[in-house]
Amino acid sequence: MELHIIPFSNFTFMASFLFILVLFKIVKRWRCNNSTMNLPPGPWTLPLIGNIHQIISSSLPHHCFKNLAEKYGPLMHLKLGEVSCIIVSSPEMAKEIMKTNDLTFCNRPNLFLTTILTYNNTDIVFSAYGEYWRQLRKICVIELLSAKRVQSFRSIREEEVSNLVKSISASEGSVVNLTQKILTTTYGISARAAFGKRNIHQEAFILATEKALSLLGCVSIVDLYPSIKMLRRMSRAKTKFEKAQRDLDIILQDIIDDHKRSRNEESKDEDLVDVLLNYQQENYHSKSQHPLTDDNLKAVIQDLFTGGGETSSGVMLWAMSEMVKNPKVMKEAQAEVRRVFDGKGFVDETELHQLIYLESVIKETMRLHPPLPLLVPKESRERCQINGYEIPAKTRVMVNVWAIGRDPRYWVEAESFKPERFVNSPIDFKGTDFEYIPFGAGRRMCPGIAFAIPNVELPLAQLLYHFDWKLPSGMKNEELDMTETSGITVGRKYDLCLIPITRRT
Ligand code: HEM
Repeated sequence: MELHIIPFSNFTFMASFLFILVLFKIVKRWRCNNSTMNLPPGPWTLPLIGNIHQIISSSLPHHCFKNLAEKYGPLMHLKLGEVSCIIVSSPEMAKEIMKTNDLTFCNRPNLFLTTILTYNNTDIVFSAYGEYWRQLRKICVIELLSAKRVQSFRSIREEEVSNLVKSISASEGSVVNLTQKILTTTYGISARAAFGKRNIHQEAFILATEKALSLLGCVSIVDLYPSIKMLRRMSRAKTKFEKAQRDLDIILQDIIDDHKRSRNEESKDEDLVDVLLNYQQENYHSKSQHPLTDDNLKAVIQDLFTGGGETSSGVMLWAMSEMVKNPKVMKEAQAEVRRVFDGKGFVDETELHQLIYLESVIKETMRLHPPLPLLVPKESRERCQINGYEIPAKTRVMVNVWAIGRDPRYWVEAESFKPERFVNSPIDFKGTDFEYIPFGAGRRMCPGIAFAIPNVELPLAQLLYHFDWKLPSGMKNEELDMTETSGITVGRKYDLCLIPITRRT
């Protein structure tokens, strides 16, 4: 085959021409978007890049947004490339967005890299607001994550957590990597609830998911200049994402095919894939407007799996870290768990509701370390006014729940870990107290709370009941590193390694 090489002078001419064309397009669009609107206040912008330079130099977006909001206010406008963004940093403004104007802000932006990972945004988290999303959300709330369904997974949780305790006991007195152990447990629970019995896919799927999630931390330049379609073709991240997606897809299709083959086996317990397949069939026979394809099911399974694993393990690890740093809290939580379960001699789910102090430890952990510090980005569906300012259609909205949770105007000793503040307090994470919204609020609020809480509570209760905990090699409690990772979910940067001492009664 003959290879055509463009002569250098022609190539330079074409490249320069393209560059000028792109520049012209960006300037035109940028000028249009910044015309005479009364936008919320924000830092000064540079031509073409807007505020990108101000956030690129800072380590973590939620930290940077908090610092900027202290200067520009709780409803702040940023221009990131071509895209208008609003950063919300107070309970009052969060309520405006997620309650008063919820219908305007309940869309998700169409992001380049998530589109690849979520079968063209046909999952629940990233699908556009509309009939298709409503259908998925209904299945989720009524079928997949209902209190009854969550209760049906009780034996899975108890078995997986008991395996965690056994494996920690086996390393008694030596350093244990709690991060690895807790991740295995929470992903184990999610995988068994989603796919049924432990199977050959589980380990491979966990690895492929972790790889895909770590990639999701990147912001693609393509999403900052959506009008320049050429950037999509040139993206290097695209190749990595497509590879990660292909690996996940092979496993997910295998799981679905396995389930289709064994559907008529009588002894089989129903898992979440079975529920989805039943729905797919009923939906097909009723000639629904939105029949669910296998790809749609795979997108939903991915949501349930990642929703259940990464967030819950993050909360558990931050809770253990905070308790190690605050030994008085650890002592009080241990005393409560031991008082409630000593009569029985083991921890199970029946008495978890009596652990009032532990519940407050979990709430306090999510105040200081919400697993999604900026929630999931939203997008306005039409032009609207908030607090006297104009918000253009298709503005990206990020709610800085991390900053709201640490704001001394709403929390006494805001930076200290004090679970007592939640004991006997009416403040809850159900989406009505806007100073505390780790699960979001409004139409797009997390539907997985009932699934998440026992996933966190049971393992923590067991870790506190069976073990005392020490830091390795004479480290002092206050020296424990609390640095965060960057990404859509924010966990501990360094693995939590502790020494367990088995409690002997
Ligand atoms: C501690 C654990 C969890 C936390 C902190 C958490 C937090 C969140 C947050 C902040 C959102 C976005 C809300 C918004 O945009 O306003 C969300 C959405 C979502 N979560 Fe969770 N989540 C957790 C566990 C789970 C679990 C266990 C599942 C399912 C098994 C789940 C499934 C979902 C789904 C499907 C959505 C998308 C909802 C939509 O866009 O309509 N989450 N979650």
